[in-house]
Amino acid sequence: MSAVNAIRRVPVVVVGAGPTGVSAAIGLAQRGIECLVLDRWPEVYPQPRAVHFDDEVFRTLADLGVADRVRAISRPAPGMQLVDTRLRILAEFTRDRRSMGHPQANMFDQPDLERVLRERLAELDAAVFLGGVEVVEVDQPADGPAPARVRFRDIASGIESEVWTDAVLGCDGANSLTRAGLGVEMEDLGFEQRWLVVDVRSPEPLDAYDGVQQVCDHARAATFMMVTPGRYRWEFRLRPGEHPDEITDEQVVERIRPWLGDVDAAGLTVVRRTWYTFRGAVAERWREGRVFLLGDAAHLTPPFIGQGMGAGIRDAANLSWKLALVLTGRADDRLLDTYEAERRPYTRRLVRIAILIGSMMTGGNAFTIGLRRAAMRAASILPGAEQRAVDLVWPALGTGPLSARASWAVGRPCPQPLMATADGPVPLDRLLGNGFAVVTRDRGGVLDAYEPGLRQHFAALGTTVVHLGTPGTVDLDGSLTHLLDRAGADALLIRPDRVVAASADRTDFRAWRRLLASAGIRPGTAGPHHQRCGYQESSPDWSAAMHDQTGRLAASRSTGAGREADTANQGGNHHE
Ligand SMILES: O=C(O)CCc1cccc(O)c1
Repeated sequence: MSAVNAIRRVPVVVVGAGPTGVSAAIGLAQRGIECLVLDRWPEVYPQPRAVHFDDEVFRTLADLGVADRVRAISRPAPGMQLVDTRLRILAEFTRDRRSMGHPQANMFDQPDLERVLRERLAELDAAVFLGGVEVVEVDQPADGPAPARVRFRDIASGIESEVWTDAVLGCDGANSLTRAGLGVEMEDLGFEQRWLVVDVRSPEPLDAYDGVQQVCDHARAATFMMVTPGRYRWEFRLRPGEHPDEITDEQVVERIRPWLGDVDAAGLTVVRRTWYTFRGAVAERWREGRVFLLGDAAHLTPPFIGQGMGAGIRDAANLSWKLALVLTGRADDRLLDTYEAERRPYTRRLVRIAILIGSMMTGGNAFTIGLRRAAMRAASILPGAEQRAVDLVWPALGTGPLSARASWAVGRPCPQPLMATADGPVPLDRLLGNGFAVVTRDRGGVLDAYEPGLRQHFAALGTTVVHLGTPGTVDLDGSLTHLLDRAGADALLIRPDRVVAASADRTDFRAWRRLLASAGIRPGTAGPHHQRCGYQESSPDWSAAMHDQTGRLAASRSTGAGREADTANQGGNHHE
């Protein structure tokens, strides 16, 4: 048994520094919550993996302070086409809405995004990243100095350390040790297919669709997409009995030839060739006490709607503000119950949508091809039909006190229009700030008139009030006004993660106070929104201590511990 290095305490330990873990850590650190982020690898894993995020995820990234940096490494995509084997369009989903204030579909290379997120993390004093360590145990002893304990080992030296913490975020991927430690099983949603994935660089641009194409064919379903200029990805379903290693490079070239046009295959470079088992599964539980599961530790989705990485970033956005309120004494643990209650049903539905698209692509037989084509064609004749169908099936958050389905808007993200202000057009989020917000179309006074204590109550939570229609505060595309009309409401309560928590007409503002109370939020106890949460008394300078330790561990790493050949198995579904 190795020596235990030191006992320290830190408000939050994040296990895993992929996009989910680092997003959660940034969300916490920006709110002044100190956190320690642990990962096996000191550097970002360099191979391509996720390639798409949507507008809601972009908005979250903007809230994490990286909008410009993300814009620089990504490109908007025009949409997704379902095509037949001759690449004839069966149905098309255009992605040209900007209701969240950002492009609806965005393509990128995962290592670029991870570098942007790590760089942002390093700017925040409240967060410390420790790479080259392996978490060996997460537990919650009843009699410890804090709710949870994390034991981890420096991979190079074998030295073990332990840290006590108020919360552990298990963002440690499909093979999550955190999940295994909790004894949580995955609910299998009934999808398992093996796919070959090939990432290619081409010096010459291909004359092909620059969104995502899904080839619907029971015999050989495929996906094609331009990732970033000069970078392309193909995915091919493997047939039963077909082994990916037996597929030669020449056969790969034959499969991608329909997209090459005049481009000479000899000029292409294969950046990565791997294979995955695509699965759909959701963890049975996402929280045990103060240990939470996020990202691939909590859910696995086939990639057919490009929501895998985004689902983890959504988890991080959902949990970080709640944890910050609890750890600064402004809410009790009931608020933490809402994480799984909201996110699990949402994600389960999302995985089912991905499975449905996958089944449409790969299902059927020689006799039903015509049927599929006819059904998809019929759907695409109706203008906007695909988008309407998506709006219809796309989930809202699972029901809880801050997502109780009183109107369509509740449990869904508030749109982000440009607002006409005295200083010119400004995105809504800049007016909303980073805490709770109330958007009302009353010209002021309605909160005071109907519940004198209410404004004070929200002020204590650091709530911003935006009065629509007052000179200088107009939603330029009318989307907020439309949402209020649709909800039959005068005001919307917006959560820090931009989700509509409640809508109200003039008579039921008082209900908001009850909603907040039932979510465990304690009004009046609030300090400033960015109150810091650390443990200066019990551990005078834990952060400096960890930084010291980081330096020492980094030094020992540089004495020869190398990266193993296959480091990419973070999604658990992939094989090389
Ligand atoms: O929904 C979209 O517009 C893109 C969906 C997508 C993205 C990436 C991979 C994939 O198979 C689908």
